[in-house]
Amino acid sequence: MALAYPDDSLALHTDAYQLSMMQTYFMKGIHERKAVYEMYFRKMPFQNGYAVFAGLERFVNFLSGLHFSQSDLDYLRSTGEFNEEFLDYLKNWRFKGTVRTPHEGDVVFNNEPIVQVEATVFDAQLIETPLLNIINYQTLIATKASRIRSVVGDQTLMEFGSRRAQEMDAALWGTRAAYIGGFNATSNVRAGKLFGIPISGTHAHSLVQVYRNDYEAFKAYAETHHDVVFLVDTYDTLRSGVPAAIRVAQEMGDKINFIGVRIDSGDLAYVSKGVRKMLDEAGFPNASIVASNDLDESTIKSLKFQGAKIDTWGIGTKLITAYDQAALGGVYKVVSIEDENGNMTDTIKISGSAEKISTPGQKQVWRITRNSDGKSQGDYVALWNEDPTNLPDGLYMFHPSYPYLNKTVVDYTARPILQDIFVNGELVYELPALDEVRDFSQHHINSLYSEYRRDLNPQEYPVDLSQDAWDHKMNLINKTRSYVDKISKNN
Ligand SMILES: Nc1ncnc2c1ncn2[C@@H]1O[C@H](COP(=O)(O)OP(=O)(O)OP(=O)(O)O)[C@@H](O)[C@H]1O
Ligand SMILES: O=P(O)(O)OC[C@H]1O[C@H](OP(=O)(O)OP(=O)(O)O)[C@H](O)[C@@H]1O
Ligand SMILES: O=C(O)c1cccnc1
Repeated sequence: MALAYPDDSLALHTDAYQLSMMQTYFMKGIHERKAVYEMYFRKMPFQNGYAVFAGLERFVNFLSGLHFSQSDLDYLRSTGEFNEEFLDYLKNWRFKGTVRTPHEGDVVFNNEPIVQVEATVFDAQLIETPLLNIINYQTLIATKASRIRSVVGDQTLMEFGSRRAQEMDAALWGTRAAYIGGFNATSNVRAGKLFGIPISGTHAHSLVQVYRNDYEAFKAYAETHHDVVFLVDTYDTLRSGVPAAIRVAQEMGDKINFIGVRIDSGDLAYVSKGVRKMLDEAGFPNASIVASNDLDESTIKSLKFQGAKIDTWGIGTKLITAYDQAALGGVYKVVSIEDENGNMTDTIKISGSAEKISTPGQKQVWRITRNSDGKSQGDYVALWNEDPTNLPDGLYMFHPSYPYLNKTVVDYTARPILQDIFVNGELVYELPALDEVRDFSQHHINSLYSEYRRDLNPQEYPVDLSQDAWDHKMNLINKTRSYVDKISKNN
């Protein structure tokens, strides 16, 4: 139990194998070798055309001041797996590496680095698990939220997921990710307190069940609150709930702000049309209709197609659990490692399946935007020493698997996506306010052509390798092949 350890830290929030490898590096004296690791994911979540990068703030909080506490060390000792010299080294350990990421909220794509860690192999190894844990989840939820935002236009989206989230951390940070992705408010009060996200909500069926009567419940609620939304579907939406809501709104008049009603069951298209008619006829054309009940972007789209009269959407389970895709499969791979002579050597992971072959070398991702309309033309993944800005003849971009698909972009801006967050262990990045993150995200989603933004079968956004990065990859594949050929002949 965490409470049993007043000095508990997050340093052990990692897989045991990271510490096992760290002990090997340490005992073999190679723990200070420099390495570059990059995180990327191979498939777009929800088959969306873009993903929304989220989780940076939590990761910064995690890494700032990270250390092994006495109880962490005592626990490691008690496992019998770690020796005293290693534990002694951990005692004063602090992260000394450099971390680069996109700004939180930026759009990111598959097969490009979205986090880069330049550190000792020791430091880089420890943070793999928490880094993937945080970024995979929050990026997934921000992307799901953005998909939902894309089908509702300007309508209000309320996040209702806390009761269904995979435990408390997921509820809290998932809510923040949903806000970045375009939600307007949350029902989670702590998220309101900690992050400044607007909180909002209606009431539950239990209020009506406690009073055993719609009218009495709504009246009591209205007498104790100013802004009111009545939940009208406990017994019978059109015959009992809505008439009771109208009666209370008429009786209370200006004493309350009658915002509207919520429906949470039944055929939401049919019922909402009936509710709208009744509210209009009673003189409440501005009263809103809130809908909830296992909604997601596809049910919302269908409801809109059916002409449902819904103004505000309350969304829980399918957002906060990323119901249709349980995880973003982001991975963290070493791309360059210092050899025994102190030189950096780029590494590759070969696989029979082409998508699993890693791209060697430290890289930067450049977002190429056309100056005439501000639209993104693609991402250009280049080796670290390359600079694709201001090329007089334009930038040649080609598809890494089908090089005959190519173009030369002229009059463009190349924006480096990976920004310094920590440099040699020091935090050098000022985290922006959450609303700035949200606005930044919206701005960059809008800079994508609509072909990449549609929720169904979007066009594949170009993520291209520079010629040098491509040549380097092919060279290493060939070199590795001849090495394997050689040793297999000798066996
Ligand atoms: N007109 C509609 N078109 C498409 N989907 C709808 C429509 N109306 C409701 N839905 C969705 O259909 C599903 C109905 O689920 P379900 O059968 O659990 O609801 P219910 O029985 O009305 O309510 P409860 O949640 O109280 O059981 C929900 O996901 C809801 O959002
Ligand atoms: O449907 P979601 O998108 O997850 O949104 C949250 C749900 O939580 C509440 O339901 P509650 O826990 O009372 O259960 P019920 O309405 O499904 O019976 C609310 O009425 C929503 O239906
Ligand atoms: O405020 C609401 O209406 C609400 C909050 C959480 C879950 N379902 C509904």
